Amino acid sequence: MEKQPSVLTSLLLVKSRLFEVTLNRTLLTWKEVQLRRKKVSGNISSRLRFGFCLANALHRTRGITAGVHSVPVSEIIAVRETEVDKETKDEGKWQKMSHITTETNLCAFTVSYVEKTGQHRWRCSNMTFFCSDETICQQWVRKLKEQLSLLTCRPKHLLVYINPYGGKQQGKQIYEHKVAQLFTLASISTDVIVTEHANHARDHLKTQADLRKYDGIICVGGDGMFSEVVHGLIARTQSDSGVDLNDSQAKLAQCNLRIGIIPAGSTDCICYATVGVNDPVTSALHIIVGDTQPMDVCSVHNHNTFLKYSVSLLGYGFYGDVLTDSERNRWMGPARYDFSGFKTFLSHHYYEGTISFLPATNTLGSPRDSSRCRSGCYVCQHRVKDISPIKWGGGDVNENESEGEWKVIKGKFLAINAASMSCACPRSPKGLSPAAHLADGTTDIILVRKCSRLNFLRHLLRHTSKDDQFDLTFVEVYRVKKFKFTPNHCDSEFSNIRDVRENAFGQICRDHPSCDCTPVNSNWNCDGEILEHAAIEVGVHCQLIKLFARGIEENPPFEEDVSSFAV
Ligand SMILES: CCCCCCCCCCCCC/C=C/[C@@H](O)[C@H](COP(=O)(O)O)NC(=O)CCCCC
Ligand SMILES: Nc1ncnc2c1ncn2[C@@H]1O[C@H](COP(=O)(O)OP(=O)(O)O)[C@@H](O)[C@H]1O
Ligand SMILES: [Ca+2]
Repeated sequence: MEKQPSVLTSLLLVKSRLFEVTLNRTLLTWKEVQLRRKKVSGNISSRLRFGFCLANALHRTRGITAGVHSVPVSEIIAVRETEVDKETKDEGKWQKMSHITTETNLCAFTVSYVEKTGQHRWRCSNMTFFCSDETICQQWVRKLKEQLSLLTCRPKHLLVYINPYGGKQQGKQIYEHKVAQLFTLASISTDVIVTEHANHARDHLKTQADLRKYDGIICVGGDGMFSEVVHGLIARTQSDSGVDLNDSQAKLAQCNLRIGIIPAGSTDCICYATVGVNDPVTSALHIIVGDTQPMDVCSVHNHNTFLKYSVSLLGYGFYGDVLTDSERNRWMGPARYDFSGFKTFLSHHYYEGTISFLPATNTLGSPRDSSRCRSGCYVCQHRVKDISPIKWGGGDVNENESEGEWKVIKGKFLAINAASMSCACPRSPKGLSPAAHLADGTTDIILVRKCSRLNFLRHLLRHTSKDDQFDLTFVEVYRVKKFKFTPNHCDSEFSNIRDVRENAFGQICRDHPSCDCTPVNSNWNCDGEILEHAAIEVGVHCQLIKLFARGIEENPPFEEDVSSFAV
């Protein structure tokens, strides 16, 4: 077989202009060639002939180059030969092309590639290159396809779960109209399951799906749908590795299949915090190019019973109450959170309990850093290599040689939040803990102690501005590896919430069913799911799962002045 050169260069036409097009191992570049000699006019045929006659002369710099475009090979989606007739019919100015084509054997190929349109949004663009003859055209298509086939990180076969009821109930339409054709263009085959009930995706993954067939799992929906897929995949991986989920000290086996999120939910915080935007086309393109972003997962146990995993927010008090209330108003769609957020703010409930935690000592970052977790994050790459088996402190300060010292805080709290990532979302573009990291093996505990409504409002409002939400006397933040929460009133006293009534704000009053007084315990909001216990033990499992994402690139639009740890 004829050996192809490692760098391919040709003079090709794009629209009616002449370009020097080069493909090396990493880049496809096209530079417009502006000839100093007389203006090249006439129809396309004569321009091309003229261009090719000048090919040698160009190498002797008789031409100058302007308008350089380049695309990394890793961001090329597809390449295909293009029918010149069809292409040119679309271009009004080249109406007579079919005649010329027969004369000159003009043919063309089209490259589809990622175009970054700002604010982290990606689009699929097409560029058609016209060649003077078929051999050159075929050589280009062959070479480009060969380069793409070397990109082994790209998925070829995907399992897709669509939640038709997430967010504004547009999951199916979003997938069919915005994503499916991109997967087809990139030669990705799919098995699509539209879920029929809650936990359909989780249970299918856990027990039925033949995971050997797939290079990744895609969920179309919100954070709750992502959580289902995470639970299914982790459970399956642990059962394949013989790990007991109820053992809170067990080291979990890493999940190798990547998960992609096509955002179609209400908060879309995981997509937003890993890609920088909740846009279905952008996410589809990250999946196609085969990006990888590792992510921490918190395991949540009640004594030695497994409850849930969390990748974004574990929130007790304010965020727990918002979620509990919002579940009754699902019909409102994403607006339910604004409505319940307002009600919960007015109710101003505080909760008593004890939080014990193991501070993260061996990590490079801190929750008060001005730097952010970005693509290629230095902190995540230099994480503590391995999480030691989880050993729970006995309640009071527990000294453990290998782990360090547990810290214990008892008090009255409006909110106790554990953010394993920034939790940036459209409601709060910097998130609950702006300096949290996606894959550093830690979670940030944010304690908001009992304070006035006005002060709490100041704290909440700072999530939407550049002001520091932690710089308030009643707010504390700690970066931890493990934590444990014990409410002042034990769970079992209040475990059957069906026995209780609601007050005027729809809040559950558990100890005095007919009054408006403060409920003694809140619920944990675990990535949008309500936990059935208030007493929990949490451990962070560093980089347990992987996403089709690359972290947020460059400075985000809301914090242009912030320096980054990215290298
Ligand atoms: C007065 C202005 C107040 C602004 C405060 C804004 C702070 C918002 C931070 C939101 C963090 C969200 C973390 C993610 C939580 C999701 O897992 C969860 C479920 O999402 P989904 O499956 O898409 O429904 N979403 C929530 O719990 C919503 C919290 C909204 C609180 C207002
Ligand atoms: N077919 C279905 N019918 C009802 N609920 C479903 C279905 N598929 C998934 N779910 C559940 O819907 C919940 C919310 O889904 P999600 O996609 O996160 O939307 P949202 O962001 O609006 O909450 C998830 O907890 C998931 O378990
Ligand atoms: Ca983390």
